[in-house]
Amino acid sequence: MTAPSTEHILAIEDAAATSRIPIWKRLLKDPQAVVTAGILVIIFLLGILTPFLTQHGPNDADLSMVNAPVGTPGYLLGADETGRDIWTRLLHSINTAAISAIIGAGVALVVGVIAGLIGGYFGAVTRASTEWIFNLVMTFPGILLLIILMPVTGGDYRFTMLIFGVLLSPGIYRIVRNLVVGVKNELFVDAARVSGLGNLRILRRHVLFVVRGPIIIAAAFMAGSAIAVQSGLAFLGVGSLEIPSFGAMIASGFRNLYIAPTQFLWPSLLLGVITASLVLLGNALRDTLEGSKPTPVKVGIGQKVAPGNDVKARDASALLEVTDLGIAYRGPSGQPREVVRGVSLSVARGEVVGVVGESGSGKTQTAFATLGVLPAEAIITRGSILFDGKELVGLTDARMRPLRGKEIAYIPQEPMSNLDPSYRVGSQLVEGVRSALGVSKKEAKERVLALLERCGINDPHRTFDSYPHQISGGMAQRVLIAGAVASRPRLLIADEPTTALDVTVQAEILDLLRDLQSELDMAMLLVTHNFGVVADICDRIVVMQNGAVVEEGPAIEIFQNPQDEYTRMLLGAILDESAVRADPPAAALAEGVLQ
Ligand SMILES: Nc1ncnc2c1ncn2[C@@H]1O[C@H](COP(=O)(O)OP(=O)(O)OP(=O)(O)O)[C@@H](O)[C@H]1O
Repeated sequence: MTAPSTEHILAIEDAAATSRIPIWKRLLKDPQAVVTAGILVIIFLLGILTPFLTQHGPNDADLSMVNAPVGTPGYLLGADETGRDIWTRLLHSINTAAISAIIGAGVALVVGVIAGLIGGYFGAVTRASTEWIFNLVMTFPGILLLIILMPVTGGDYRFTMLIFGVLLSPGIYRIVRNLVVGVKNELFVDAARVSGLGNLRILRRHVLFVVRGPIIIAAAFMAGSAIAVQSGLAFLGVGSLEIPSFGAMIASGFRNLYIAPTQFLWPSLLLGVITASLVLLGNALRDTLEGSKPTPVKVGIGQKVAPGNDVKARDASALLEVTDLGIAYRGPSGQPREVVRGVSLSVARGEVVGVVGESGSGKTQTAFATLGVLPAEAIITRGSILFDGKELVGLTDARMRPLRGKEIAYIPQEPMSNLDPSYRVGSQLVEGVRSALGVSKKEAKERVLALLERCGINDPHRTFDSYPHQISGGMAQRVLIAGAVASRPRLLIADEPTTALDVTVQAEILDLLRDLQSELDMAMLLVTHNFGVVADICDRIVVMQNGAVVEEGPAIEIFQNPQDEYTRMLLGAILDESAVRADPPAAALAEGVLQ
């Protein structure tokens, strides 16, 4: 798997650090946001306080006051062509605009966000269906449709805005869907899934959190559009004449433009100030919120089984029994190409098995298939994966979830990328423990603190309250190990758990894994390219090359008497590589293998 560059990680951490400051505090530092939000608050407060600011009704007409000038007693801004108080109608128009904005933007947000989350997060079929529906909605001629639907809405602007909200929703749908497609492949989302969290929880906590910024920005722009469209329709005379609105007032003022030009001025001015403030506030929000979104790193989820895959029942005595596993991806020609070719391996209860092979040999794919987190485009072409006698191939995500994170835990290669930069370390661990064990928040916290201490973290409370960017890579790996073993899993899959760490930390992490493994009597599948690592803790070794197993046997035998040329080559590489481990592999030394 490709590791993100240092710049990339730093950029994510910078963005994450900025996002620690609450949005409102960041907005308070932006004069544009403060001024526009202030103007909007004052205007909408005037609307709310309407009953206290005027003694007239919005449609009260006094024929003796027709076109009364500004400053006429009881008519602060004058009266219109039918003798209605302009100040009163302006105040009521503010409320009409506010209700239009709330309904229009609200409906667009609810429909667009829900559909975007579903369309972006779930598989290709769901995405294609939601895509089709929203493409269809986009083909509707918006304003024309609202006019044509007048008989249906009965001229009620609230119904009109409801339909307008649906017409606006494809914009939100696209924003959310694209963001979700990006973020759902983040390693921390993968890690949340592997720790056993359900889709709804992942969507709510990790995905919605990332997409909230663009949604807030879009909401500001859409509120402006809803107000502008409602006013436009009212200007054209579409809708009830009883409803005071900026559009209707502008139309009336327009007719009297040469007699009383101020009648046109007031509603136009207020409408202009409101829509401009919303747009400028949207811009300020974008400037403030942009950059707090981590850049996606590609790794996926899901599991597809090729039709006709003959899943055979096998010997269930081992805890994990992988038999003749095949995993393929379609190439540019559409033909599936197997990247894992008939892999068989087993892990007994309490046993530690190392899967060794160079990059691209199919180790991670085999591990991901066991965890049920292969990318959606992966196809399991053949074979079986039995865990404690239960077939995992073809299992739905819902049925896999109780196993993942609880019975089968996972430690990743990139500890940092597997922690969500937006949340404190402790809350991420507590979330996983609660989901796996169903314990109370307090109990989960106590457990996590004890585990952090057990995993060699000196000040567990401090680490618990830290954000991922505030801890080191080694500490992050200890944190993930603590999270992984919290549920006392029966199988721990560790994918290159030390590769991203420096040499001394590598040795400490291996020691910790070895201790935890024997304390908890866990079986362990250790994926690595490094024979030095397997020599240290593995009972048995499986050597993989080009998606297939080339050799398998007890660790000592493989070290003493490697049969395959490729195994000999890998072993030769660690004997040359003096920097691989600070201390010599213990198991091998004990047997006098690496002297
Ligand atoms: N989404 C994908 N689409 C197509 N091919 C893929 C995909 N993911 C992995 N592969 C291919 O599968 C093969 C095995 O990958 P895998 O990640 O299992 O290798 P690995 O032995 O774990 O190596 P590494 O340690 O570098 O990840 C590689 O050739 C890789 O290119």
